[in-house]
Amino acid sequence: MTALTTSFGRVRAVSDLTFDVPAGRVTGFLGPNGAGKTTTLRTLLGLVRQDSGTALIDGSRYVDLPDPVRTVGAVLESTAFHPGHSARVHLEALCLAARIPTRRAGEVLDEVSLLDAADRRVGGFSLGMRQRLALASALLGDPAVLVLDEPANGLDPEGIHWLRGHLRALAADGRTVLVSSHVLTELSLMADEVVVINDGHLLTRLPVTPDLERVYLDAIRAAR
Ligand SMILES: Nc1ncnc2c1ncn2[C@@H]1O[C@H](COP(=O)(O)OP(=O)(O)OP(=O)(O)O)[C@@H](O)[C@H]1O
Repeated sequence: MTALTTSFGRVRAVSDLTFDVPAGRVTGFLGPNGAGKTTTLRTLLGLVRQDSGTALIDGSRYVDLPDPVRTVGAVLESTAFHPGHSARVHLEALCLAARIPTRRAGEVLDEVSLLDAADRRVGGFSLGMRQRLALASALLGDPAVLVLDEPANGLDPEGIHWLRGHLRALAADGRTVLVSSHVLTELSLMADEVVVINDGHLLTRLPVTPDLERVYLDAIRAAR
């Protein structure tokens, strides 16, 4: 994104934000609650309109992508599922809408280790299972870019371990992976480097090293 600014009325949620996300690694997007992470990701995905600046995926605005589902997969915080549908039916419906062969539903369920629960109603899923299903939805089109908003929310330690391995494998395949969180320890497990924002502004970009927490807290305090 370049000089991205997005406001809600008088609240400037994202302010003159410029950063890029390289392929082949997991990039964390870190900042305190309300820093503007979700708004940045929603703007990138064309769900919120910016006041100014650009947010491009593979050189195009999301709305201009010829085949968005096969270009970018997203997990957003408020992903909604029809509670009465099974995981498989949910994914098959997405396949039909995106003209993806429905056999992909089973493949991605396997990929996120949900095959055993494939035919259970999503309404009975735990938060962690919903997160896996959201990730499965994002993977349907086998996209080169993944944008994940707080995907570790609700996962137990084993789930976070699994997610970390999965995201690293996706990045090792050459994909671009951007994953937001306000929990530093989560990102220090999952990401290679983190882009830090505070109050809508880019603060810094940090490699994930053992002293990440200290450097991050120093940066946040210095900005206040
Ligand atoms: N739909 C909206 N209408 C009005 N204000 C909004 C809306 N969405 C976000 N905001 C405001 O924009 C600012 C940034 O919010 P955002 O959700 O992007 O932060 P965040 O970094 O994702 O926070 P969190 O870690 O708590 O999810 C906040 O002040 C928030 O209140």
